[in-house]
Parts: sequence; structure tokens; C-alpha cells
Amino acid sequence: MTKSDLVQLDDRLHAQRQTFDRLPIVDVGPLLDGSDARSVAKEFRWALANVGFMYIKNHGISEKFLDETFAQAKAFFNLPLEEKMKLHVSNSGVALRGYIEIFGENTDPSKTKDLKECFDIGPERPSVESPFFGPNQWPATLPGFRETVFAYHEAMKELSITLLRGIALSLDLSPDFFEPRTKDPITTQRLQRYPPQTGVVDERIIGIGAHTDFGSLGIIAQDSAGGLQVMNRNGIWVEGMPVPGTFVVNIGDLLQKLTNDVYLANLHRVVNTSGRERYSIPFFIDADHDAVFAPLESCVSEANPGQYPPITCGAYKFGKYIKHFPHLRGRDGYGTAPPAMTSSNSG
Ligand SMILES: O=C(O)CCC(=O)C(=O)O
Ligand SMILES: [Fe+2]
Repeated sequence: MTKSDLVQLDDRLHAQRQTFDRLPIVDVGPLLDGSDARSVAKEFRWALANVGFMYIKNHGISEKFLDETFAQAKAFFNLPLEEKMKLHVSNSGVALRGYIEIFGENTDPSKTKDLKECFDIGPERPSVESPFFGPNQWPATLPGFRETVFAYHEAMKELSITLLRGIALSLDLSPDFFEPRTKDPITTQRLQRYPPQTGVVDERIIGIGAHTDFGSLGIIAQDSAGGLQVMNRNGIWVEGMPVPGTFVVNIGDLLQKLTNDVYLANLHRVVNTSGRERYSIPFFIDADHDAVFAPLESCVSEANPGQYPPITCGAYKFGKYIKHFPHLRGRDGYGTAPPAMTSSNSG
């Protein structure tokens, strides 16, 4: 792809965005091995501008490693509730690591209680440093759990950094654009279990309520149960069916802000009516705690004026999480908005 393939159209030439009835599948092999990063970036651009979600294949993570990680997730959730509650997220203060019980985190609280349990880890720190950075809480009784889950986090981090290079290219930025903003990024490795639902199911209780993710990028491994749903531009929920050998990748609010809505952080939710438990293993990368997000100059025009005041990654995310977790109520500590980010200050 040449630079001219990525031109910003004259405003009079803009058409309506396309809606979609399935999530696109992108082969990221040529991005990972460097053989044709630009053609992958071109597919990213379509997917992220129109859908905000895509499957990726040829991602380089082995099936064996995934199976081991799912097996560890299963072993964890099969622990007695009192064992899991000893690792509760509220023990971790602002670091936000540990176990969250069913109905313990409600993603669309005005409508829905989340029928899921989760376990979160992130970058290891000896003590709580700042929001999202602190010690992980590891179960003492599961052989290999810590090693496997942490190794998975590290592998996802590496993959996500490569995907961000592709996303930078897709925006006609230097592939290194995110590098100075992801030197020590907020990352979360989550394990999730969704009980099955039967009988009358309405929005009051589903696996995870409708939401957009807050950060930059998510990489979701899901088992074969199904139940992920993504909203298209006509307001129709489209199934994100499990596709063997793929991950689901989606962008979050920070990239929507950065691109001034050129890229979408789409609404999604989970409804597990498969008749069995559903496991998923989402990884999230945001950016450095103090990295500033504001619309890129290249995404601002008269027809699409800048819509988002600058905000740091940490302040934005923490502001969202305060609403989710009772143990964070009353915590704040963030000052005024920092200066704007433009494409010319890219690294
Ligand atoms: O479990 C999934 O497939 C999606 C989970 C999700 O949307 C989230 O954790 O933000
Ligand atoms: Fe999500």
C-alpha cells in the first residue's frame, strides 16, 4: 500500500460508513513477519473504521499454550468461593488485581448485572505504585498457574505492541507512533467464566452488559461456547462467533478519542445461552499511565471537528473504574487536563 492509499477524502466525497453482518477476519501473518505490513494495515483500517472489531489469524500463539491457559482458568474458577474471595480485587486498592465475584462488577450498571466471575493480573510490582500498578494476587494452591498466566500476559503484550504498529500504519502514522506512549503500559490479563443462562433472559442479568472498552486494544481468546455480540451501525447485535485459530481484536475508547471517531470503539456484550459455562481470556493494553490522548490533527477537519479534550490514559481509565468498584469510591487525585497530542509530536 502506498501513502496515497490512506488519503483523507475531500469532505464532499465522504460516503456513509458501511454496516456489517459479521466481523472481518484479518490475516496478521504479514504484519508479524514484516513481509507486508502495509496490506495488513489497510485491512485494519477498514475493520476499525467500520466495525471496531475483527478476528485475527496467523497470530503466532500456539494452540497448546492457549489450551494450557484455558485449563488454568478452569482450575482457578473451580476453587472454592472462599479461596477465590481471599484474592478479592478490593485487597489490591487502586492496583485493581485479583478476583471479582459474580455480580461484583457491572459493566452497564443502569441496566444489567454481570453474570460472570473474573480474575485479573497485570505488570508485577512489589507494592501499589499508582492506579493499575501493584502486586498481583496469586492463588497458592494451583501448580503452574502463575507461570502460565503471566507468560500468557507477556505474549499478549508483545502481540498487542505489534498490532499497535499496524494500527499506527493504518492511520498513516509512523509505525513507532505508540512506542513512546507504551514504554510501561497499563495492561490487564483477565480470565473470565460465564455461567449458562436458561429460561427467560432479559437485560437485567446477562454475562456482561453492553459496553465499550476503555483503553487502546483488546485481544480476546474465547472457547467454543459463543455468546459475544457486537453492535453494528444499524443498532443490530451481530454475533462474534468463535472461529478456531483466531482471536477477536477490538479497540477501546482511547483509540476512538485519538482518531476523533474515525475508528470506532463499538458496543459489545456477552449472552451465554450455550447451556454450558463459557470461558474467555481477554487481554487489554491501554498506554502509559501519563500518556495523553487527544484527536490527531490528521483526523480533525471542518466537517469533523475535534471532539475530545486531552486526557491521560490513567485518568480516563481510573475515572471509569471508580464507577465499577465500590472499594474505589471517593478516590480521585487527578489534576487538570494536559496539553494536546498531535500527529506532529509522534515519536
Ligand atoms: O468475554 C468476552 O468475549 C468479552 C469480554 C469483554 O467484553 C470484556 O471483558 O471487556
Ligand atoms: Fe469488552
